[in-house]
Parts: sequence; structure tokens; C-alpha cells
Amino acid sequence: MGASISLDYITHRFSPGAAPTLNKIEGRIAPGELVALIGRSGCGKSTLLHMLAGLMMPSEGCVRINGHQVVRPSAKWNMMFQKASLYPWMSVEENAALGLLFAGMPKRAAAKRVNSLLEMVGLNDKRDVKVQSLSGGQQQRVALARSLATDPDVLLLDEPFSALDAFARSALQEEVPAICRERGITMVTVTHDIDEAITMADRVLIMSQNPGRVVDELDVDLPWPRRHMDNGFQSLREGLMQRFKTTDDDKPGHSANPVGKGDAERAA
Ligand SMILES: Nc1ncnc2c1ncn2[C@@H]1O[C@H](COP(=O)(O)OP(=O)(O)OP(=O)(O)O)[C@@H](O)[C@H]1O
Repeated sequence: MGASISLDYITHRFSPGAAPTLNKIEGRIAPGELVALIGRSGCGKSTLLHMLAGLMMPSEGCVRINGHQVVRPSAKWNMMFQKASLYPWMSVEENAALGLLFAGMPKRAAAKRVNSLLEMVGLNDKRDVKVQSLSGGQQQRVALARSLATDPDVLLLDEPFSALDAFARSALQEEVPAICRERGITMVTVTHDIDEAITMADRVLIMSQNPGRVVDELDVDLPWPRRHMDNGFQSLREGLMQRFKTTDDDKPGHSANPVGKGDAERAA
């Protein structure tokens, strides 16, 4: 079952006396909600996500999951990164089972749990294959199975599909929120890509930079699965671009490019 997340006035400075990278970020994410965090490069998205994962502590304020302050990483709030970080000499099954083995689950029980997940992510026939022989998309599927194996309440995604080809990316953009919805997992994904945010999230939070703050949000009230060519999708996309631009225009010395590098690359 998903967990609630509270951001309680999070401020962060990387060194004492420096300007804050994040400034007084507050908000609440409901159990089972799917949220995308979008903002320009360097605005502090990954820093904030690392705090949700318990990998970093803010200078001021705190993150609470189900009301408890997050002070360390946990298998109940798992993070997926841009790179799958698998052990190349281990099989798909061994990599996917790692979190369970670290948690003390016997090998046979871990393999049983992982097998149903590998089936779910479409890798059942690759169980015994070494991960180094897999494609990037397949490796991210192993990482996804590994993240889900510990039955997390929260799944945190730090641009996990940005290095994948368009087909693998689009399949996972559809499958990951579907899995989270089915299991009631709360999802927070960081992205530069407006289409990815609308494809995956119930709600998009927009961050500004210098200092990083959540300055706007947009509800994505579209049926699943989301289709880029649908009128509803396109009008939300335009709305989000506009909000992004307004956010940017508020800043002195803003760039003519209204969005992050994912969209900027497409526009080029
Ligand atoms: N360990 C660190 N020490 C000092 N400054 C840091 C450190 N980590 C990040 N920063 C700075 O904090 C700011 C926010 O970085 P962060 O990686 O969170 O941004 P981001 O929005 O995720 O960027 P991107 O989209 O490019 O990944 C940047 O200016 C970055 O240079």
C-alpha cells in the first residue's frame, strides 16, 4: 500500500553560508498518488528526490513518509536511477533478488518472489542470463523488478528512462505508472520531459531555480493509458509549456527556451 509524503519547509545549502539550493519547499503527496517533478537543469530536482529517498538530509525542514521523518534509505522507499547499476557478472534473477537477499530472505524464497516480478516486467525467459548481455531497456526492467521486490510503499525515479531508445522509453513510461496504480505505490518521478510528466503522473509539480522551489502545479486528469496525439494530452502539454514559460519569465536573465533539456532537444 502506498505511503503519504510530506515536504515540511525543506531548505538546503550545500555549504554553510552559501545561497540555498532549495528554499522552503512544502507540500503533500497522497498515498498512491503519481507525481512528476519537472524543472530546468540544476533547479534541484535530484537533490529533493535524494532527500525523499533518505540519501541526503536537508539543512532545514524534513521529509516525512507516513508521518515519520526520513533519516535514512529504506527498502520501503526505493529509488531508480538513470543507470540501472546492476552487477554485470550476476544473472537477471540474482540482480533482481539482491534487495531481498540483503534483507535476509532465504535464496529460494527470494527467487520465487522475483520470478513473478520478472514475468511482470517481461523478462521471464531471461532469468538465467547475465545482465551484461541485456539491452539498456531490459536492464532498467531488471532494476524495476529489483525495486519492486521489496514491496515498496514509494517508488522514486530519477530520470530512469532518459538513456533509453524511444521504444523502450515509451513502453516503460506506460508500464511503470500502471504497476504503481495496480499496487497502490506512491510514485515520484523527476524529468525534464513534459510529455513524460503528462504520460506518467496524476499531478505535475513545477520547480523554479535559484533557489529551487515548487512554484506551480498541474493536475493531469486524463484516462490511462495516455496518448500523445489525444486532444486532452496536447492541451495539457500547451498549458504546462505556458506555465513553464511564465515561471521562467519571472526570473531575471531567463532563457528563451521555456523548458528543460529533454524538450529543448526535441525542439532543436
Ligand atoms: N554535492 C554538491 N555540492 C555542491 N553543489 C551541488 C551538489 N550537488 C548538486 N549541487 C548543485 O545543486 C544544484 C541542484 O542540483 P540537482 O542535481 O539537484 O539539479 P537537477 O534539477 O536535478 O539538475 P539536472 O536536471 O541537470 O539533473 C545545482 O546547481 C548543482 O550544481
